[in-house]
Amino acid sequence: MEAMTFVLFGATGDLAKRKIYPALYNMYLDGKLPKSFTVIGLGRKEIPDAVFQGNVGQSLKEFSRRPAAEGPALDEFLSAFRYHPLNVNHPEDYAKLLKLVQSRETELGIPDNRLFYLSVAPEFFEVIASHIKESGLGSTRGWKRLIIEKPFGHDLATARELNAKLSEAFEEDEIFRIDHYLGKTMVQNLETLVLANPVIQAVWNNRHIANVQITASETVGVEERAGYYDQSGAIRDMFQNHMLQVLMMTALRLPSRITAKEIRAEKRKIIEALRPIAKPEVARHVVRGQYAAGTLNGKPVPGYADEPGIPAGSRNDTFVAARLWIDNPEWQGVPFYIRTGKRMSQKSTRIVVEFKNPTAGLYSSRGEETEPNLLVIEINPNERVSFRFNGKNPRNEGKIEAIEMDFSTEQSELPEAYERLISDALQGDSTFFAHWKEVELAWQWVQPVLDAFADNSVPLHSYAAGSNGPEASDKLLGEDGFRWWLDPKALELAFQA
Ligand SMILES: NC(=O)C1=CN([C@@H]2O[C@H](COP(=O)(O)OP(=O)(O)OC[C@H]3O[C@@H](n4cnc5c(N)ncnc54)[C@H](OP(=O)(O)O)[C@@H]3O)[C@@H](O)[C@H]2O)C=CC1
Ligand SMILES: O=C1O[C@H](COP(=O)(O)O)[C@@H](O)[C@H](O)[C@H]1O
Repeated sequence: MEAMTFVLFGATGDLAKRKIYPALYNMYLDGKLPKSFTVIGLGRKEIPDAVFQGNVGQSLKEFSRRPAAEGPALDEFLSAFRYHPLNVNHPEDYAKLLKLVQSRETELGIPDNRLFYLSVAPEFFEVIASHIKESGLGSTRGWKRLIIEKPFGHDLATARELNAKLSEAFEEDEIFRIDHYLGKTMVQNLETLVLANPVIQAVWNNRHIANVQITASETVGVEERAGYYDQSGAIRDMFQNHMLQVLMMTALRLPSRITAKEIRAEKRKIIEALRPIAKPEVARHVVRGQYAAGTLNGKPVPGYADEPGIPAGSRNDTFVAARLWIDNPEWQGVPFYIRTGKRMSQKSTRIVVEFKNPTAGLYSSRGEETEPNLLVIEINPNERVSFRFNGKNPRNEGKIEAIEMDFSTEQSELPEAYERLISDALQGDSTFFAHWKEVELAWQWVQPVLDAFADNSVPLHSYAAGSNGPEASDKLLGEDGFRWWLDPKALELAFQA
């Protein structure tokens, strides 16, 4: 692994504390960091190195998946951290930063490989990229890379503007756009599950699959992010990025070789084949909702409009469900249903693939019925794959019942999304990062939905906190003769019914 300098903008922020430092520490324990490296944390305050190192140590105690015990290993890890005061808008601060970076490179005798991580508000992305270029920080004989956090733009036009600015300072293959869903174990596993299993490959198409359902339901509400969330809604916060990335990974077709380039090319083909939705059609295919007061885990919770910081009368979406079509030979005619919402009955991210059921009615003379086969890929909080099929239960008079095979892993042993993604970026592997074309095409699909939401041509349905979203979302599937498959427990009940 190549020695490098990790320059972190936003080193005093929430994401650095909760995700980035713990990720670096666990990578260090797993031997996934180079022997020689420096982390230079940036923020506006003056903070002595020793205090900064103490702060990083504290965040590891609170958030690392493995305990950060006092000792030489922790000391050695923390000794790689330096702090430098910098205001993103002050060019002179970048000149001073360059001196610090160079002096650390000389001190450690390492090449000028530099990774710039922008863990700051999106309005700073452009100014930082341009100062990196102008200050000379980006003029390296080694490699330079940029990790950029979400959101990438607010709509199609702003995403294009941002990309154009970043492209003045970094090449596309130097830009690593984080979508933390692409770092999740089961999302990464999708590629292998779908591509490396000939049996699954054989049925992964419109001859055998009736529909695909991708759900990301959350029990949390808007939390302390009112300012950001009320401008974004579920459509920008989850749908345009995470949900469409999961869709691309699910519908992936077998490339000739498994390389970052080939996989990205296949993902791009999927998003290119997404049937565009014109603004007047949005209301037919997209359901928008906002949570009202309700009960979650036995406790009353307020409605969205009564959350602190949310303007009265806000028409922001906290729930979105949509029906999408992929117009290619494999998926033509298979609806993909996506839904995501806050304050729903459970935290669950999963993909349910419902197979066609040509055996329906076969056992009606015995008063029995078969259920469709389901492949359920649980992404979060459980990581599990299960397949349900019909079989006779000898203990129940040989009646047909659902039988389930499943595979799950112990989560605490697994690296977190940020560990995987930072590690990949250090190695220059962009397989699980969002390519500009994917981001642009995702915005292109979503733009008419944003426009229809903005002029209220799509109804805003209310749903009680603690429910499964508005009834209109059930109707969306009902129109096609389907229903949402709920959580694993409900699935079980459905099969026993
Ligand atoms: N927090 C999370 O869970 C998630 C965050 N993200 C994204 O990550 C990014 C960071 O989020 P988060 O950590 O929550 O944000 P915070 O508000 O917690 O932190 C912002 C950071 O930016 C720094 N900063 C602000 N203004 C300036 C300035 N003028 N010059 C230099 N530094 C400045 C702050 O440092 P100081 O005040 O010390 O100057 C602080 O370190 C955002 O893009 C967000 O959308 C994405 C997914 C999840
Ligand atoms: O990016 C985001 O994701 C989280 C949900 O992530 P998960 O890993 O817990 O599924 C969401 O709560 C947040 O609003 C959004 O910004």
